[in-house]
Amino acid sequence: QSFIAVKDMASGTSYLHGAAASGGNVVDVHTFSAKRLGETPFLLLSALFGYTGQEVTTKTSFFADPAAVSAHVNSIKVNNYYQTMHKRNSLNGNGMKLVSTVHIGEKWNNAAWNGKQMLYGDGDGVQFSSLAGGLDVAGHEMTHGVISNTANMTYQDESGAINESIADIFGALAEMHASGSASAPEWEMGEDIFTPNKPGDGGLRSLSDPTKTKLSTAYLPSGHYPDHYNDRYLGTLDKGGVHINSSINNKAAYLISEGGEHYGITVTGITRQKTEKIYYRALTKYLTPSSGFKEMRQAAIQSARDLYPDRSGQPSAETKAVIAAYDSVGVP
Ligand SMILES: Cc1cccc(C(=O)O)c1OC(=O)C1CC1
Ligand SMILES: [Zn+2]
Repeated sequence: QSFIAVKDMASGTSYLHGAAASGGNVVDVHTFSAKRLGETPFLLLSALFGYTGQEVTTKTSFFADPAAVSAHVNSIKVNNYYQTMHKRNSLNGNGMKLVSTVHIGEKWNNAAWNGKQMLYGDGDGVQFSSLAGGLDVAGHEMTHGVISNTANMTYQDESGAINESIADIFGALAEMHASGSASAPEWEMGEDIFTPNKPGDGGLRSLSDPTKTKLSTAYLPSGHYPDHYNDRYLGTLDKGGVHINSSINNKAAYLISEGGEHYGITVTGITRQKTEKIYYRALTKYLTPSSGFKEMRQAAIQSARDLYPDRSGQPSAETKAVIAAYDSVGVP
């Protein structure tokens, strides 16, 4: 049982209240409800100066605001994932405060990491319901925070796609960790908050089968997200397809963990617990701002070799799975 310190800026009082989170580390979480500044000016302000708005999470209004409660509880769960599974103390490894702001803009169909904190829109009720409601969304945004404090892959083209993929991979892993080992693996992003009126349409992005999620043919002729390097998007939209080509690396990570046959190559899965160690080591030890797909493949193979060494000159099963997975998605 750990406690959450929540400071009420309105009255200046701070208080602790219990949280179901484990790990015992007090997390100083500030959750704001954004003034209706509108999306652009608010994002600009929060990016430039950090959000100086009035914090409104008083004891009563806090619990009356489901988005604030969701952002709060999800940030604790993700923080505990990094603490428990990777011995990482918050996003910077040094106990930085977790700050979330909800109700960004008007019906904003986005969530973001602005370099300092998590931001959540309410969604328009058609494309998205309140994005703060997605635990994997919080995991995704907070992982952008971890990335910015570690390899910090440049958010453009191939390195941006690897940035996005690492955010998806740890977003999914954090959610699966919180759901407990008894629950079935769920490798989809945003499935809890995407198209609330169309259940079962595979979430915003599927890591298990990227081709399940439709994508405008303005991006790719196939009309779906790519699951092979040869089908990557090469245009300039979406900062060079950072949310599109991420699916290629997402598929590789899924195969390493769960196994499967992909374009004629069979990958024997090595479980989530080993997969997350390999990707965390790759992120914190080998990837750099310019890392693209080729470097991602090399970092994952090297991390697997470090953690699960070759035996009598033969690669371990873990290393073999990484090699086969990247071969299967056509990353050289
Ligand atoms: C919904 C959304 C729109 C634009 C950017 C992001 C972004 O954070 O890259 C975004 O959030 C996600 O992709 C999370 C996984 C649901
Ligand atoms: Zn992202």
